[in-house]
Amino acid sequence: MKKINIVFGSVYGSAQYVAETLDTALNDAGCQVQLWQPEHLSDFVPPEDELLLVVTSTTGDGDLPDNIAPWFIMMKDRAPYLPELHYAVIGLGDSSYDTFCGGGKQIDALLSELGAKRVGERLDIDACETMEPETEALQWLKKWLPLADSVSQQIG
Ligand SMILES: Cc1cc2nc3c(=O)[nH]c(=O)nc-3n(C[C@H](O)[C@H](O)[C@H](O)COP(=O)(O)O)c2cc1C
Repeated sequence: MKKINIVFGSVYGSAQYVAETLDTALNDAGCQVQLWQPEHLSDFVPPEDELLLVVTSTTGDGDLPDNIAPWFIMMKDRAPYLPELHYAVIGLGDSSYDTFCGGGKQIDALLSELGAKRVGERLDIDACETMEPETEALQWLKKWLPLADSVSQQIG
């Protein structure tokens, strides 16, 4: 399995907790994982021979949290085309907003514009439906890991 870089954006800590929970679960599964703190992301262009997992909540009106927004802008302005990059996105939001999980959707759209390939479906976690987003994320991870494993073998 290729190394997995986890990037998160969070206002109140839920998305951060989901990212930390996935980091632990992936480590326990024997994967090589790096959980990036938002303050270390300024020059981070995800390597194409590694996997990228982004976990982000949504704030304002469909906006990205302040701690991940600079990375999004850097990627939009400066990242090269990344056709070999494989990624996944978990969005946290609240379906009472019209802009449900807008932050995760923005990341997904940007990575797709950069030519990167999503592995599996995006997970949109609704705070109206669950108080334990990490439980949904762990269920999603069970389905995602075999997909990520098979992609890892293809990217050599
Ligand atoms: C001020 C504010 C604005 C929000 N705006 C949105 C939004 O536009 N779309 C959405 O899906 N959720 C929105 N949410 C819900 C949060 O994304 C959700 O509660 C999430 O679980 C928070 O995760 P965090 O603790 O990692 O920030 C908003 C929450 C707050 C407090």
